[in-house]
Amino acid sequence: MISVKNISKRFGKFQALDDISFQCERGQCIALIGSNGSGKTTIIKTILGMVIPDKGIIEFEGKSIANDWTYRNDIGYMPQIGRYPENMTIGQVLDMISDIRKIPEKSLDQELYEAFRIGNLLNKKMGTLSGGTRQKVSACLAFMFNSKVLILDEPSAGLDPISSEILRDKILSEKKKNKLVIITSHILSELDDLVTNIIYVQDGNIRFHESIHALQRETGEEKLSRVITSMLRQEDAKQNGVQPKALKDQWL
Ligand SMILES: Nc1ncnc2c1ncn2[C@@H]1O[C@H](COP(=O)(O)OP(=O)(O)OP(=O)(O)O)[C@@H](O)[C@H]1O
Repeated sequence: MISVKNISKRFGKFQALDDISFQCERGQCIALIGSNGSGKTTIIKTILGMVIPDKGIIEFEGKSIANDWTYRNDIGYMPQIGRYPENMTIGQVLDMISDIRKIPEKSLDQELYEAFRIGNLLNKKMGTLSGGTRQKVSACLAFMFNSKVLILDEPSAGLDPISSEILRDKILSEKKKNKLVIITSHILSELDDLVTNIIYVQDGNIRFHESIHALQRETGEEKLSRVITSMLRQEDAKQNGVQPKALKDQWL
């Protein structure tokens, strides 16, 4: 559904992405994982056309995204930090974006709007919102248009535990509708039972990209945090010419 082919991006002298390639399909929930500054948001922004790569092609349903913005109507995007006109109220922002997307009101997905009780906050100005409330508005907007693809950049950052759980349930139910979900998070426990594939990004490169089942088989671990730690240890051991120990031995 989305093909990223040999994408590179420099910011000045800094190589943010270095010949990245991967493929995403409907029904997958792909976690982009990696340390701060490894390039996850830059990958997301190149898919969204917000960062133009120096090299490489991105295809959406077989068509290059270069010079054709219509594919963006099929993507719901929740940014790491939502930026909105600070003087507008929540109600005005929701109306403005609904008008731009031209989706009739009865076709809008209002589930998160209801669950987060946004209706009680419509007159609040965006500039006065707490970080968590701003995040709830971003979540409503990302899911509201029933898009085929959801791109969620640290979606639960700043949300209280109940709201995080509401959002997680929503992501799960959208995934079951055969949508493609691409998600970044530093809290690996919240990705357990959600993700189908892991892309581990390091210094602008993909260190591994595998299905969660393959990784669990390879490492003998269940939980994502332990799967990732184990994979990195095994890879380091291979690179340093040391035979990797059986996983259980590594933890003893
Ligand atoms: N517009 C820009 N100009 C200059 N450097 C940039 C720009 N955007 C990103 N970078 C740099 O590219 C690198 C990758 O940034 P990116 O935001 O993709 O990392 P990330 O993996 O999403 O990090 P985090 O986990 O902290 O969100 C960082 O070193 C960042 O400073």
